[in-house]
Amino acid sequence: MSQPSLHPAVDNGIQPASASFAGGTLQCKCSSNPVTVEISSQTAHNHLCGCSKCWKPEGALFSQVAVVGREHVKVTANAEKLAAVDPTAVIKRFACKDCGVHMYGRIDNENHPFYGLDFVHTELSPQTGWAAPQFAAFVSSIIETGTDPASMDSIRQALKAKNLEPYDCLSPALMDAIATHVAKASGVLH
Ligand SMILES: N[C@@H](CCC(=O)N[C@@H](CSCO)C(=O)NCC(=O)O)C(=O)O
Ligand SMILES: [Zn+2]
Ligand SMILES: [Zn+2]
Repeated sequence: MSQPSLHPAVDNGIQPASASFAGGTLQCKCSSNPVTVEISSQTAHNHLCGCSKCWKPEGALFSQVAVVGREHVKVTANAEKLAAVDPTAVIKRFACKDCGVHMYGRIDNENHPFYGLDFVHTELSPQTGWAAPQFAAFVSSIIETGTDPASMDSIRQALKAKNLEPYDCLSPALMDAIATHVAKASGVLH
């Protein structure tokens, strides 16, 4: 049996970032009146995510999601088609009501370690040069949406073969950043 799609942006080779790249336009999948979102910066921490909340293209096991400063995210067309998927989620994901694509995710809690960063799926942009995915997060979570646990070894192998280290939460660098934020907030660390 052929290997299932990890994500279209990695299945046939990962495209490297362009050094001078400074953003582009995300577009939902509606053939008429698409929602567009302008991103006026390169993104950071691009990764595959296996969690059940991030938007995944049809047939893909993982989402591809990156962060960018919220000041660099602007809805430029058909904003009225956007609605929060789950208004109570930590990352409030705004999706097109017609095609279901998530256009950006935003954190309202000012005390959250990632406050100020929006979550975006750069494969929704026709431009090339975006930051490449660097690792795979929440890999075990794909079981929650129906992946056979017996497939996990081969899926982790496939990720490693793409140089995408699999983690079952975020990468060590991001987990350290979260813990540092928590320690500073509680006064344990200065
Ligand atoms: N097993 C759960 C995990 C969901 C989860 O915690 N997702 C992370 C990562 S999303 C981008 O990397 C998260 O931060 N979620 C906060 C939120 O979604 O609001 C599952 O699969 O659902
Ligand atoms: Zn749409
Ligand atoms: Zn996720």
